[in-house]
Amino acid sequence: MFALRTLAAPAQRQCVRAAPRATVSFARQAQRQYSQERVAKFNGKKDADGKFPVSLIEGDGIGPEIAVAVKDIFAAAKTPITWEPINVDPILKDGKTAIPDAAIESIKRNKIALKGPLATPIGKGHVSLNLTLRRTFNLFANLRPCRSVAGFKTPYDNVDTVLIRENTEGEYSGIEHVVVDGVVQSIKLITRDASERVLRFAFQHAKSIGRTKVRVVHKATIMKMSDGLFLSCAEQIAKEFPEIEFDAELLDNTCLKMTTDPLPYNDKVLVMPNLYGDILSDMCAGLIGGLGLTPSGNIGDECSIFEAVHGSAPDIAGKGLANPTALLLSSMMMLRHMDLGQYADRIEKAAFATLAEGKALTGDLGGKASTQQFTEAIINKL
Ligand SMILES: NC(=O)C1=CN([C@@H]2O[C@H](COP(=O)(O)OP(=O)(O)OC[C@H]3O[C@@H](n4cnc5c(N)ncnc54)[C@H](O)[C@@H]3O)[C@@H](O)[C@H]2O)C=CC1
Ligand SMILES: O=C(O)CCC(=O)C(=O)O
Ligand SMILES: [Mg+2]
Repeated sequence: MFALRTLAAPAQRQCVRAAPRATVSFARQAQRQYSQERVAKFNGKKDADGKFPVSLIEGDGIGPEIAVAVKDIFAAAKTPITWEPINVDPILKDGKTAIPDAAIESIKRNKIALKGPLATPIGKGHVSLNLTLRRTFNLFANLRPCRSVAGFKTPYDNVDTVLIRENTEGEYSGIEHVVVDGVVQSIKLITRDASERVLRFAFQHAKSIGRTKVRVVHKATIMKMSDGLFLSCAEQIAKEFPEIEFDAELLDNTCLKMTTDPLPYNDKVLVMPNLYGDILSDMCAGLIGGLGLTPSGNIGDECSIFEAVHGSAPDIAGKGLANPTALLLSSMMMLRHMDLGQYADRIEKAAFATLAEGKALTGDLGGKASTQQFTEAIINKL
């Protein structure tokens, strides 16, 4: 068993509130966030009470605080799911970091999980549990949509990016070793199989949400073989989708362009190797008001795990300051994945209305409300 679950964190972002914008179509927003026409199908079974059991990892730091917010909102909306809390404290199996068997069985049985953030020790200690979960269940695509929140003013209005990150290998393969003292090597593993799988998912997802363009973000100029393979796989897969326009862009240029003017990315699905997607998704969150707002889904063929883009936020943990929106929107992606879109629409409408009204915002959005007050405001609008 490993110790450690807390780390220092950078300062919170600050944003300015603006007057609420015109009413937006919540159904349209929802549809664009994660299509009903799911690429990976959910085939979980209802329990004796007619509810779907969902494995729940509350996580570290702010995890339990935002998890309780989601649970309260789901209970108020009478969402037909039963939470099955699981413990993912790392164990060692054959010398490697692993998830306890009971947790693996729960997720395999339910085919679905909602996960709070899990902290990772820096430099030494166990392998990231987040990465371990993704690899354990072969959750090959990490879908990270990022959309401006109506009424919350940031430098750019109407940001609506969709980013898909390869989720099982690349720079995060965890293959590192000392060559000689003072020299270490970290191997970026790119395989045709994993690349084709996530690229095909990206094209299918673009089709299902009505986007006409897929763009690969890469650095095949430098990593000629690894990113080169990812890019050449993309060129091949693109031929299977002649109705979708395909192109490619160098990662550094993407960062420049997205922070200069993100709107040209609104008609595209971006797909990229693991590390680039990790960084770009935090950057996108910064465009719309911070990590408190951005959801994600780790999608696999057998099961899927939904979680916020953010981490355990140790700087605000235990203070009732966390914004639960990111985890809530992740749970909306989860409900749509489970074909429970009618519940997602209702909850999401209440959440967006609360954000647009601006009376009960958490500190990251310039408000003074606690996590619980924000949660109650959403429940009152259900
Ligand atoms: N998928 C996961 O579970 C992830 C886990 N992590 C882990 O989280 C730990 C902390 O990482 P950091 O670099 O500090 O990133 P972080 O995402 O936890 O926090 C970055 C900044 O955003 C703020 N923030 C994040 N979520 C927020 C929320 N819901 N409401 C309001 N403010 C929020 C934090 O207060 C902090 O200032 C690390 O151990 C890292 O390994 C990091 C990213 C993802
Ligand atoms: O596993 C971790 O510690 C960080 C993972 C991460 O940053 C992410 O999934 O976005
Ligand atoms: Mg990250």
